[in-house]
Amino acid sequence: MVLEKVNGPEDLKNLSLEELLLLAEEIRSEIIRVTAQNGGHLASSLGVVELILALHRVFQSPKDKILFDVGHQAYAHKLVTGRKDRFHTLRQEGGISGFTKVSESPHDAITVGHASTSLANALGMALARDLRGEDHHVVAVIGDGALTGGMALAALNKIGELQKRMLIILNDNEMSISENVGALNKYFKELQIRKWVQDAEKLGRNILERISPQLFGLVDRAKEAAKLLLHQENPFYAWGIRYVGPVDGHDLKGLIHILEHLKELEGPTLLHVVTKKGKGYKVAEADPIYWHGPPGFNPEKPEKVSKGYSWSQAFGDAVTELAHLEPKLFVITPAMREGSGLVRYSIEHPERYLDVGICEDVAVTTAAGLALKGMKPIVAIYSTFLQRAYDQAIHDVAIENLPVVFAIDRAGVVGADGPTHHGVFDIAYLRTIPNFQIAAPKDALELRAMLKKALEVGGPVAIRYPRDNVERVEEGLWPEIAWGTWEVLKEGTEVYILAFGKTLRYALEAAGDDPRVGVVNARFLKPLDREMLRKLSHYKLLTVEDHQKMGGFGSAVLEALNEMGLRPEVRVLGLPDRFLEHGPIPSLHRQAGIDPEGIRKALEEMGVERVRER
Ligand SMILES: CC(=O)c1sc(CCOP(=O)(O)OP(=O)(O)O)c(C)[n+]1Cc1cnc(C)nc1N
Ligand SMILES: [Mg+2]
Repeated sequence: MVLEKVNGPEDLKNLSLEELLLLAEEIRSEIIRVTAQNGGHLASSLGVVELILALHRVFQSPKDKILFDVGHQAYAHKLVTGRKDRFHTLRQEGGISGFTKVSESPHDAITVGHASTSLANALGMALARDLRGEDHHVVAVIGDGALTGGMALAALNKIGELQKRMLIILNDNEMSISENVGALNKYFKELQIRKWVQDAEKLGRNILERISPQLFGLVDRAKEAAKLLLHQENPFYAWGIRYVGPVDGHDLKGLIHILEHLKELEGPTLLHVVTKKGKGYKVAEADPIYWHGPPGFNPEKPEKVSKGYSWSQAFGDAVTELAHLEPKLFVITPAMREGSGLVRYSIEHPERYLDVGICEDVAVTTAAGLALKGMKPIVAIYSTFLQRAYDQAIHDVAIENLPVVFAIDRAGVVGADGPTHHGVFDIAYLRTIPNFQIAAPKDALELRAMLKKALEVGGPVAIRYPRDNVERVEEGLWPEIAWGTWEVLKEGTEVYILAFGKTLRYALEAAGDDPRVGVVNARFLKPLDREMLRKLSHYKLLTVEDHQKMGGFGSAVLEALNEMGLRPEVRVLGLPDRFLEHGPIPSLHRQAGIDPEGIRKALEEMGVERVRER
């Protein structure tokens, strides 16, 4: 096994090309083996094995900085930078992260999970290098999907102006999670065709030269003129960035050769590398969307597994039906069609569906534009990614109180993707915005009721729901809901637990049949149901949320009680003021003390002793 000989990137320098090719195969097998066990970003990582080996062969990490945008495609990088013995713990609790992470290895230049940050990071590193008189390379690997992000395009603009020496590798596999979108993506496709044209030209030249040198000269001049025209069209030239490519991203020898040359160049260079997402694993090549991030699978007989009916699917089914009832409804996703449950909607309502690419800021402000023109836009967006559109939510939507609905998926801790993906700040960052209303349904039926009503109440409405399965409900059901009201699910004589969404289930389990403990579905966070809160203030209150404790639902309850001059005993349960690592969701909830056991303990501390098992 060649991988056995590789304990760091320096060990790649002594390998022959044959050994490197063998190593690529071994790495692919290891990525498939571990991802089959743990789940993970399989297709993205399989697509860049040769590229990563070539980079670590040519550059000297960690002295040279190699940055991976999103960092989900870096499994081969982890395997050759001293983590092969821990690779089997990938994305497991206490194991290595599924993304690059500075605290995990000196070879991980940036901590990532959100897209489009690598170029600005690389620019900063190049600036620092030159200011400090250091001499090392800065290389950023960015996917065609991540390049649709505004941060990346803005960074290119600055990189081209400052002309710092750095290498940008565009990993173009024509895929984001779904098919990639955008004008640049179309342009890259053409460039790839040109690659084919170049190959055909080479063949043509040889034949032409032999037939008639005069004719060959004429054709050559015409081609030069066309090339000039094409280059002027090449946006990277407009950005002041040297463009090289497209080249075959699986030709290990060719990649090493070209990287050796490019590393000597001054100024910024972009190498356009064409790869196949899922390379080397038939099912992943054939369906890079499903195999972008599969749960565990049988590597010998890989089959798609259904993860059950999710909140995302419940949302997708609801909006697909709603669009038949509401002609002004329009749904936008920032590159998360599958993740947000919108495949069916995109098929049934293509004229009222938009995937803007990985740019949540554009998603929200496009929705504002739609709302200004009388449409009823819904932005389907993960809690963690909505962080990218905070100013847009304020500046472009809330100030004019525009009717934009935010369907916030993955609200709460999300598990194996870890701190860059936990959706645990949205209540805090939304509830302080005037005009915003915030709700959290307890089940799929309440989700339907809230979505329908949200389109009527006007103004910005955020409806948050977790990464979890939910009981499917019949199509066509649109129950009414008393907007802004809470729902008592269980009466109590001493204390009431105020919970919503996922934590409601925990609260009901903790309360059991204890007559002292009541449970409230506090499904509206803003506005709070102050009338019910006043009534309940005669009891002890325990709030519980799958969100940061600071600034969350519990904070809102305390502020409201204070404003109403009420002083009941209140305990707030929420996530601690630190980043929760990756791990199974139940374990993270247990760590945070918001699970049934944590709630029971809090009740005991409030004087509600456990009912001894009879
Ligand atoms: C992991 C994750 O959350 C990924 S990976 C990915 C596609 C990236 O496409 P790219 O072409 O850059 O890479 P490829 O997979 O190699 O084709 C998206 C949209 N996401 C979700 C996402 C959404 N929005 C933001 C700001 N960051 C992320 N990471
Ligand atoms: Mg891609």
